[in-house]
Amino acid sequence: MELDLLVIGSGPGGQRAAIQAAKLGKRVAVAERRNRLGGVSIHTGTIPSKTLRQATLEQLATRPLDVLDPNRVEETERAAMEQLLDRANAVVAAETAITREQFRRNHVGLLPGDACFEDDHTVRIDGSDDPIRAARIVIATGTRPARPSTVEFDDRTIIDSDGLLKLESRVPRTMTVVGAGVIGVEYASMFGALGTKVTVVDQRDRVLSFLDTEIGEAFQYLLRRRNVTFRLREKVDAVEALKGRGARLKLASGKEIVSEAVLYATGRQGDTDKLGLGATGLECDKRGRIKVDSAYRTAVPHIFAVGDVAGGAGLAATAMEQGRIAVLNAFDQPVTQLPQLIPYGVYAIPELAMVGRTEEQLTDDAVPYVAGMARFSELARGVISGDRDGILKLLVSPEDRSVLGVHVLGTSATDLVHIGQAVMAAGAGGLDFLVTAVFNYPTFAESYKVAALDADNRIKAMKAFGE
Ligand SMILES: Cc1cc2nc3c(=O)[nH]c(=O)nc-3n(C[C@H](O)[C@H](O)[C@H](O)COP(=O)(O)OP(=O)(O)OC[C@H]3O[C@@H](n4cnc5c(N)ncnc54)[C@H](O)[C@@H]3O)c2cc1C
Ligand SMILES: NC(=O)c1ccc[n+]([C@@H]2O[C@H](COP(=O)([O-])OP(=O)(O)OC[C@H]3O[C@@H](n4cnc5c(N)ncnc54)[C@H](O)[C@@H]3O)[C@@H](O)[C@H]2O)c1
Repeated sequence: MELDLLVIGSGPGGQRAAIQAAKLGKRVAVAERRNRLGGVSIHTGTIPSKTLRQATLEQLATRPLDVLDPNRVEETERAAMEQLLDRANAVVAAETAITREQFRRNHVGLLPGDACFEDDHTVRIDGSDDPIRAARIVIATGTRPARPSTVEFDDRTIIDSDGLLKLESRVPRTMTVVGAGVIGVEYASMFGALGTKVTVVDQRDRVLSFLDTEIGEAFQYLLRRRNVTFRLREKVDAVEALKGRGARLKLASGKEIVSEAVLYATGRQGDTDKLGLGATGLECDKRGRIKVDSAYRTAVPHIFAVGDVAGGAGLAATAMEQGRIAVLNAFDQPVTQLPQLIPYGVYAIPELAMVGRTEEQLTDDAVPYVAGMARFSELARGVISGDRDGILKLLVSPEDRSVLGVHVLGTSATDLVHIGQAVMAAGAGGLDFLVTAVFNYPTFAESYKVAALDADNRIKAMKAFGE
């Protein structure tokens, strides 16, 4: 088979790459492992984890009172876990079907099976005798959980984020999460909310160190209130499954933690080891990542790499845009670069989101700023919805009144952040837009107006003081 473009991997990066090529009228196909159409994102990552979160929130809202009956706890917890996973499976199936249909109507061919390079233009698909020759190739093979060689994963007691989706037993009563990155924290907060006593272990001294410190501290406090304990600056020495149920974690500090389940979330490894990269002359680093330039071109000019396998933000949203940009570059089309302003969302309970710089980064960069705060406890929408813990913080330049950073903790944070992103993109005077705009009432979006007025008042007070 001869193609203009072969894409390897059908996650967000591969999907957008293939569809962009189809829109340019190119002959394009996507190679994907069997039963994995849609990638990590649909099968084990973004989509199932966000569905589990949504199902958890709904379970909490409707939890029957008999969960308090000690004789029925086990039964209720088993049913709860089943419901969570059933919901995730249903959404995974629906999203897979949507992806298949998008490929079909855009005439993107599907090549089921593992792809392996034979040379820099030829790829063999496992189970097929027909080698695929392509003028250009996009590698979008993503990542898999990094599994320390000393840990024996069993998909039952000692699991990673893939194994979590196969749990058949009930909601565990105790869980240790190793790794306080985004995956660890999202799942820790979810199980904590369900009533599991969760211990989070991380070698770093901060949880999600990219967060603004004030927001990060408020977040950690809220998690502690919901059954989560943090053991930071702690390294795991060993983990062993116990006879019967549970596992024991030994920390370098000498402490031991025993729990029913251990979730490892200590980062991810580029999925490149079986790709036969050697046949192309390309290499990957020790984390399996492929080096690319700003056009997502590898050292072999007609081979591109996008998404998690090319390193970078590790987000579905950036993978999609990289896929589109890479293909525009591959076919010499006009193209812009990935924007500087990327929003981050953490779908924990409670939700977190940010765009732009933190107070600490602005201080390090010697950029003067003023902070304006809105507390959801004083917003009508917060009181109506029962979210009195939420915060929206704006960091504003007192000089040109541009918004430099937006940090949100609480309901709808991952949606709300985009208002800030748009205002930041507008540049100087963004604060004035927020001060003078009229927002729907009652909404969480009104928090922008409240925080902007707060920042404006502080700037005025500062100036009045100096007069
Ligand atoms: C638990 C979890 C939660 C997440 N939550 C979020 C979130 O809320 N928001 C967000 O933006 N991001 C989230 N992410 C990250 C997001 O899923 C990834 O950034 C995104 O999936 C990367 O897309 P990708 O295109 O690089 O490829 P992937 O989605 O990783 O897919 C790559 C595909 O390539 C296939 N493949 C690999 N090798 C071969 C081969 N040799 N032949 C054929 N096919 C091959 C794989 O089977 C896989 O299907 C989460 C990740 C995890 C693990
Ligand atoms: N909402 C989202 O956008 C979202 C959600 C989930 C995942 N993701 C992406 O998925 C990727 C992987 O996430 P992750 O959380 O697995 O990785 P990560 O690299 O972000 O975090 C891993 C954490 O594990 C800790 N760690 C590593 N080894 C340890 C050890 N032996 N003992 C104790 N602590 C240890 C590290 O210090 C780090 O804090 C990231 O790129 C992330 O952006 C995004």
